Amino acid sequence: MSYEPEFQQALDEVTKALEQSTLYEKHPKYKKVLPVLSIPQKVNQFRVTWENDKGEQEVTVGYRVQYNNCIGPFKGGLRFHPTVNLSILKFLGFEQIFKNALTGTPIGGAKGGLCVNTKGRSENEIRRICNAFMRELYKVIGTEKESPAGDIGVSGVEVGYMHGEYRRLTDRYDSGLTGKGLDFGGSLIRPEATGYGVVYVTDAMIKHATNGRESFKGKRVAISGSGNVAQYAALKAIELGATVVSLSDSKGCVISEKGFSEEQIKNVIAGKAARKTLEFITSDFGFKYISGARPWTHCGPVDIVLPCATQNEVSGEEAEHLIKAGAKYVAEGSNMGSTPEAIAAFEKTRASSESPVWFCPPKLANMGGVMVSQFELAQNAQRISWTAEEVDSKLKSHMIAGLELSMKTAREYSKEGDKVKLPSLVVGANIAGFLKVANAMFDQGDVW
Ligand SMILES: NC(=O)C1=CN([C@@H]2O[C@H](COP(=O)(O)OP(=O)(O)OC[C@H]3O[C@@H](n4cnc5c(N)ncnc54)[C@H](O)[C@@H]3O)[C@@H](O)[C@H]2O)C=CC1
Ligand SMILES: O=C(O)CCC(=O)C(=O)O
Repeated sequence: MSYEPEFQQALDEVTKALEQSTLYEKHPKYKKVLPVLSIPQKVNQFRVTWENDKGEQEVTVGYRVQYNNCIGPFKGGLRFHPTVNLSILKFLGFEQIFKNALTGTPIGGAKGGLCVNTKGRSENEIRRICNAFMRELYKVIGTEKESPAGDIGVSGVEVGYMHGEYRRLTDRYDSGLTGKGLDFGGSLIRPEATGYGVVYVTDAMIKHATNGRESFKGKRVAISGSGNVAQYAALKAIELGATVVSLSDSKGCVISEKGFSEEQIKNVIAGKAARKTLEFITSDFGFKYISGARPWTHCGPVDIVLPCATQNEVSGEEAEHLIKAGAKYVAEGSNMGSTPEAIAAFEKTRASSESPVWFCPPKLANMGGVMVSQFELAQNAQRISWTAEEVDSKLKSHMIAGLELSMKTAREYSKEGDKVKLPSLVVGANIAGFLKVANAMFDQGDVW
């Protein structure tokens, strides 16, 4: 097998979390699970070809990694980005298994996507790309089997085109795609869900840390990214009274000492939907734009850090810088946002510091997205629609339940015991997700 660095990093994190706990000592049978679980049940890889606007043929590789369906049908997003390869999709699919288990609902793990740069392409060409991708993908998906959704480069627009092509190819409505438009089966709050969920779990961490004395109100929040997750994390943080001091995209970051207003974030949402750069959208806000930079060493004093762009976007040095800048709560909207060195820097404060950093890994922090996707499937199955308030309140209570479960599991299995003020959420979230899937694998004869 070729070396897959991103996947290896994701596997190493889980391996370490399990090995540094008492799980294997207490229940040696679980040692058998990871070697089986770490290999996807099935990898679909296919050719995707379409005609571009210049009338030329383009061709690339599409994937769907169906990782594990022991607790429910395969579920996870689709990424359209020029960096997409099997290592990236295996890391994302592997993460998705544990995250989906942690939601407390019956969904298995999967991820897919297309190695393509969609920047600068017309809407017509993007529709042709989505149609071409679905002409292969439709063979392996469907509500009872496998349920895709969006991720980087795949918003409600692309989901709509793909669902339409599935319907035209099959005469059926059961693509299983979530993140659909509200007129054809989408759920209220799905676009907001991941960003809101990140803020809800962070708010719950703040309340734990301060015995309910503090909340988002008055806190300074550094956010990276300016896509779906970043946008709604920013809006919710502002609604709760915080100051959002940064956003970014792959070209650079924007820093605002006095904070973005709600209206400015709404302009970012509209600008990104029109596929413009953050620099262009924010050019008349009067804020500082730093080309080619991430926000972490430029954002000034902060209380809360929410990486919401892409993997490995916080280095060890940046994490140290953020800790010195006052960061007390870190929650990852992006999958594997922190490098192993950054996680180590945040985690080591739990043992040594009077005021440790609460580090919430993505399996827990960003599970609100797939959670509400699952709510979308539940509503579709009953042919009903829940109100925004209903979805939002279920989302919030599941995020809090995920945090409580992760804390309880960390206390139960951590070797640190009561020596630390704060249990490791990395250990807790990984073990809680792992146990549910591992038990299902034993019960169904996938491991014996
Ligand atoms: N959309 C969802 O429901 C969920 C998304 N996530 C994760 O959240 C992160 C963001 O996803 P979305 O907001 O949905 O995607 P998006 O496509 O809406 O936005 C992605 C953002 O990241 C930035 N970005 C991409 N590559 C970058 C790079 N190399 N350096 C700096 N910035 C870069 C883009 O400019 C954009 O602002 C990803 O890690 C994704 O896997 C996790 C759970 C659910
Ligand atoms: O909504 C979904 O099904 C998947 C969301 C996703 O891709 C993720 O949680 O990383």
